[in-house]
Amino acid sequence: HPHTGPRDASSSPSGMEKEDASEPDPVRYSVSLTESALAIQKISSSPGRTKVVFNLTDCIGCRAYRGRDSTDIGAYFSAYFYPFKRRWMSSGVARQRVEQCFRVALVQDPVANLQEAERWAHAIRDASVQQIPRRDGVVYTEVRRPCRVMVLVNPHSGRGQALQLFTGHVQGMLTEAAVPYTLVITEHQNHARELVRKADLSQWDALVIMSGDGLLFEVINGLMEREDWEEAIQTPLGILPGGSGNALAASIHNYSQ
Ligand SMILES: Nc1ncnc2c1ncn2[C@@H]1O[C@H](COP(=O)(O)OP(=O)(O)OP(=O)(O)O)[C@@H](O)[C@H]1O
Repeated sequence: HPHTGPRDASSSPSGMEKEDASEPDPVRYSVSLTESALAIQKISSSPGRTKVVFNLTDCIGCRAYRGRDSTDIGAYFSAYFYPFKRRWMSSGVARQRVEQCFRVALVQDPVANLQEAERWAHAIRDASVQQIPRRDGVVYTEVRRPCRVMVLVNPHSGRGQALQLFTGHVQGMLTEAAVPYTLVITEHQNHARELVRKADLSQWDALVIMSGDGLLFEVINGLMEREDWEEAIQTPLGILPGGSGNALAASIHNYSQ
């Protein structure tokens, strides 16, 4: 069982999806899940460094699914990682998306294979949410899971690119992380302020602002104008740089490095 520790090739070889499942001899990998990592090792007779280890601190989610081809008895699970990687033509590092997809075909029964894939997805998700990196001197509040998020986007900020940035970069991540969200596109100045002032905050575990400093300023003012402001201002806020200057997002990012 994935909860109990590493698995080996003899108990559960999982072929990667990128290998053609219809091929007579697909490449097989042994996959092990520990408390902190997912290790993938090619099962091959030739010795060498074939092991790849993904840290669960970098994992945002994992999901199981059936293949598109109805004759395929295998099931699949995909884990989504964002490890730090060197940037192309740059000396710095940045988080970059890596999807690891596995095909599970332990038995001929597609339902049993899907159940197995779901167990893996569940175990990887569970282990990943335990991996909150801690730093001394910083007070952390854990966000409940599943976390219901209101995302506020100012479509005019950042020379009108905030919404495109959201659909191009953020939406997919939220889906992969299985975070249910409601998207609010602001229609006028003070829209977010009024919305937040009147909102039933028990509906939301976090408010995420995708804009420049201006929209965050509105949200904070909206929270502080409430009668229950002392509690309201405790609402976890996220800031995604969507504006032109993004001074606050940049400085928070800088200090959290
Ligand atoms: N739909 C909208 N139409 C017009 N103004 C809006 C709308 N939504 C929000 N605003 C206002 O636009 C102002 C500027 O937004 P914001 O600071 O988020 O973006 P920016 O100016 O592009 O970014 P930066 O502050 O990084 O330069 C905010 O004060 C906000 O109140």
